[in-house]
Amino acid sequence: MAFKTLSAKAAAALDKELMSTGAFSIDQLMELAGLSVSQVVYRVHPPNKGNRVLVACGPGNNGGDGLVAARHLRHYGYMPTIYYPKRSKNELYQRLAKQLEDLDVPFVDDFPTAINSTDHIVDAVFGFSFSGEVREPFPAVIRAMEETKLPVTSVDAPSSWNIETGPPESGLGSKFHPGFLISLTAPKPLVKHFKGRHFVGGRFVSSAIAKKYDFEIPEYKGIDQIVEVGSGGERL
Ligand SMILES: NC(=O)C1=CN([C@@H]2O[C@H](COP(=O)(O)OP(=O)(O)OC[C@H]3O[C@@H](n4cnc5c(N)ncnc54)[C@H](O)[C@@H]3O)[C@@H](O)[C@H]2O)[C@H](O)CC1
Ligand SMILES: [K+]
Repeated sequence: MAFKTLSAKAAAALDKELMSTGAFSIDQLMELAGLSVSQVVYRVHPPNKGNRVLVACGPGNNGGDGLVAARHLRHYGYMPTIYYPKRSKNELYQRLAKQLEDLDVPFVDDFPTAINSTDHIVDAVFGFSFSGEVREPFPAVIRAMEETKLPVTSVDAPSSWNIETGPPESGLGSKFHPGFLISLTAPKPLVKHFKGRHFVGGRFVSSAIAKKYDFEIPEYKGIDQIVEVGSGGERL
């Protein structure tokens, strides 16, 4: 049986509700999202398998999740590197970047070069607000992730995939099949096309919210922020 999914529109409405009547702040939601991303990386690629992680961050909140994840990964013993070409002027992102700089985490400008000296990639380029054709400077990033043999963990969505319909039929992104995906709060419809190891991170949602948005809260174990579910959103 498959997990229920959240459309891009429903996911945006849910985020808004969490931050209004739910009384969460964006900082909190992003911290929880980034923390769960870092736990997936630790689960699928522990630091003794190679501790260099390249985190590709886009201009929105998906990129913010990547910045938070990088901070946690640094504290777990990884050596993260950040590619963040479209820095937001928003104070929250500036603080997240400063926290990384204070940990001596390097920021690099050339993604295709950086990919040659890493062990794992975190794709935090686009999440549920992605639409249309990939605009500059991100086509080279999607292409590099599409062509690499290195393991890739995508945050909320494989970047360049349509949130409802999955990978583009042809051209850029059509062959991008990351090995790992973490759906934040609840899986989006694109997970039907995802063939790798799939995790959900959303251990903060009340059962009333899950009921209202018609998704199930998976069974988290111990102190985990994440739970592995089957490919394509199937239960394991
Ligand atoms: N609990 C949660 O579920 C939380 C999820 N979070 C993460 O937030 C993203 C959604 O964030 P949002 O800021 O709405 O958008 P994105 O990051 O997906 O992208 C918007 C960003 O990208 C630009 N853009 C859109 N399309 C294109 C394009 N074709 N080419 C280039 N650039 C594009 C757009 O202009 C914006 O700048 C969600 O998926 C989660 O990862 C939050 O952290 C809160 C909690
Ligand atoms: K992504």
